[in-house]
Amino acid sequence: MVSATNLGFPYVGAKRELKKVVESFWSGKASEADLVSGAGKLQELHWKVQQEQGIEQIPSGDFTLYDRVLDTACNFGVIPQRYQHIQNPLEQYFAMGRGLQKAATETSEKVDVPAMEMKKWFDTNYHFIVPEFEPTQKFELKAPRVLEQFKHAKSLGIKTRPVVLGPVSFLHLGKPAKGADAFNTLELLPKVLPLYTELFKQLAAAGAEWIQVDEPILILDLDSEVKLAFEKAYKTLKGASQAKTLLTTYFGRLDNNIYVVKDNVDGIHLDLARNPEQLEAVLPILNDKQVLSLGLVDGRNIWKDDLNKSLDLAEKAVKALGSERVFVAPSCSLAHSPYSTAFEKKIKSENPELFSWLSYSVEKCAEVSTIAKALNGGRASVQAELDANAADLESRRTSKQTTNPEVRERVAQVPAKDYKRASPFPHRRDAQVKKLNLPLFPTTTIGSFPQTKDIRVARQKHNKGEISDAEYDQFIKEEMKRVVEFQEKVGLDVFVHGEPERNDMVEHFGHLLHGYGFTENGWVVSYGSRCVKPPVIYGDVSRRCPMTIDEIVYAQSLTKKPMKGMLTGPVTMMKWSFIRNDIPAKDLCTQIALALRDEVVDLETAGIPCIQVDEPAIREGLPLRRQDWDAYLEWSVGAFRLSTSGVRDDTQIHTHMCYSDFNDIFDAIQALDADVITIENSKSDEKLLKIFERKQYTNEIGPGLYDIHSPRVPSVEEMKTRFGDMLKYLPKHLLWANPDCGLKSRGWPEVEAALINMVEVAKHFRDQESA
Ligand code: MET
Ligand SMILES: [Zn+2]
Repeated sequence: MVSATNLGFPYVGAKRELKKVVESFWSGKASEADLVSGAGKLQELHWKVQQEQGIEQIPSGDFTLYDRVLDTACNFGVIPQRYQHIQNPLEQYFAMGRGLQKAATETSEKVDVPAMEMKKWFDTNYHFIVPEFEPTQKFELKAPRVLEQFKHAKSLGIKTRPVVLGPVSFLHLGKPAKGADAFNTLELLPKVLPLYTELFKQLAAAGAEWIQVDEPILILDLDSEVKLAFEKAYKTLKGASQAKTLLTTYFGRLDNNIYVVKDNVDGIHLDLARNPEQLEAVLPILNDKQVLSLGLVDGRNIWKDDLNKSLDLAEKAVKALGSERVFVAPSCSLAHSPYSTAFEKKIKSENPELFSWLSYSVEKCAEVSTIAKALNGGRASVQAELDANAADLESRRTSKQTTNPEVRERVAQVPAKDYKRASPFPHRRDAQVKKLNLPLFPTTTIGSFPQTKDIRVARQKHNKGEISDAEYDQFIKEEMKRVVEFQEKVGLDVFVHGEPERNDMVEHFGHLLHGYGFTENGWVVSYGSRCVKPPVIYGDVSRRCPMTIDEIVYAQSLTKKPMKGMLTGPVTMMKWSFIRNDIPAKDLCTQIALALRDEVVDLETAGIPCIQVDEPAIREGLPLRRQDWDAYLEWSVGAFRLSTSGVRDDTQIHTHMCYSDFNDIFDAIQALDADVITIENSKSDEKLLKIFERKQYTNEIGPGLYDIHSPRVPSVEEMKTRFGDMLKYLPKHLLWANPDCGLKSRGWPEVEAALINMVEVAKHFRDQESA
């Protein structure tokens, strides 16, 4: 019989229940016992929900209080030195995840430790805690959470499949501890493997039949050292316990990396939602006992699966392997999809059609189980489900809400010239210099100014209808006025309106575009207890109306200084949303680019001289395999150019990017052909600047002069040093002075102090030039 299985469940809960109990524990409102029992109840509920949906192999060990990679580190005793003095294990765990500050008491000393580093989990918007290893790292198996959870489920009569992060991914995703010399963390493999063996034994002894071993790095380009580590690891782990091992990969294709584990595991899970072609490739490679877990239902989106299509694929696998050797599963852990559409009452009543296309984690479990049933009992045994599914898909395909012929036509007919500014940069620069008359080293900011409590309260009141549109508009105008007056006072050169009307740089525009929807409970974890509710792109995108003109024109009317229009770029609008899967990402991005292009042109027509199109997400959208980079960069850079190329030579196009590490995509950044780019730099000065030794960036550039992520006020001296360093690498007539990102999360006093210092630094270098 084919089994219905699952890889992981959205542990935070339908309405972020886990977040609530964890945060009350942090604030001291809940005790440790409250936390343990709250988390335990939530796990019980999640196991039962999956059972009800027909999942036979339910995961355990996928539930975490903060992060699964951090759990793995703690389970193997990988605690960096600076946290070792914290006695209470739970307090220590959270200190590693989020830092800890505690005043001294009579019995204890003061504690002040920062959090460990976070990194993005592959191409998701989830961030994991990066383990830190000493070259002499000692490992010890400490009450593993996965074992605890397995036993807990078992005590309720639920047999689960424990989930473990595999040894090679664990070591490879980590880094040498702070202060330790550089070394290859994979050298620690021989030391950690005995503990994995021990863990597998304990799990098998507790009754586990299968163990799910996640090795997500197997879908990356791996060098021979890593491949060798895989071979060694899985040879050692083969037969380590009575339990069988299911090696899971997701978010991409395994390709030849399959050979490094090949016969040493009992089963392999593939992400067939992303790469269905993997199936044909893998079937002849499996030996005659191995199980294949088919990742059919997309765990990264919110859409109903095409069950008949999944069945076409799955039937091939069953035919080749026999039903005993096939599992059906979501493509990856469901932790990346929200909990259940049952909590989307608003969409259900306001847009029932859209609602009928949605499937969150609970519904995806049901889809997995329907597929398994059809494989076991024939499609006819679930005909009603299949018919309903086909009808919903058909409604989506033919709906007026998804397809707008005008938009389609426009995308199909974009002339090549629309991807290019009228003149090359040097010409444009001459025109802009003449028009803008800016000093050497112009100063500017990235867009947002502090989002104060007043602003948030006014927005909430407006949303609830407690203040009228007119009152709210007036409030926003006053905020803009305050920001303009502030910039006059501080002496900046290119102004911004401050973005007081925006709650979020993507959501704000989503509301002004056709094709975007908003959920009530479409939560996914971003890191720790922090969750985000990305907008949903379900239909062809076009502007409902001009989006920013009123605010920017008003702000410009208050000053003679140039005002910078402010828009969120096409790639970021896409990357930070749940996107549709019924048209290619490239086409979707082009639609957004065209909508933005109209806005950019309207801003110019309204007399706005500078327009910034932010693309902070362009770097993070880079595909996981190098081979796929060029195709991505071509359409993403193209989309930016399409959105910004409709203007005259003398209109200055700015862009902004954060989350550094641009070295990989330097040529693409140059190819954006923005007149000015401001980039986050303050955390990786050298790395960023070094590249200008090798490569020449030809347009204007403002590497962030200070880090806005901390309330600390940078001194004139330190910014002088930084600016001096930049001057060594970059031509002075191209250099701008600016912070490294928007100021929305900062308070006014520190913003004022920092910007006064920044302007002084620019003036100092100007004076030096004219002396
Ligand atoms: C994450 S990048 C932010 C850019 C935006 N214009 C801001 O200043 O907030
Ligand atoms: Zn930024």
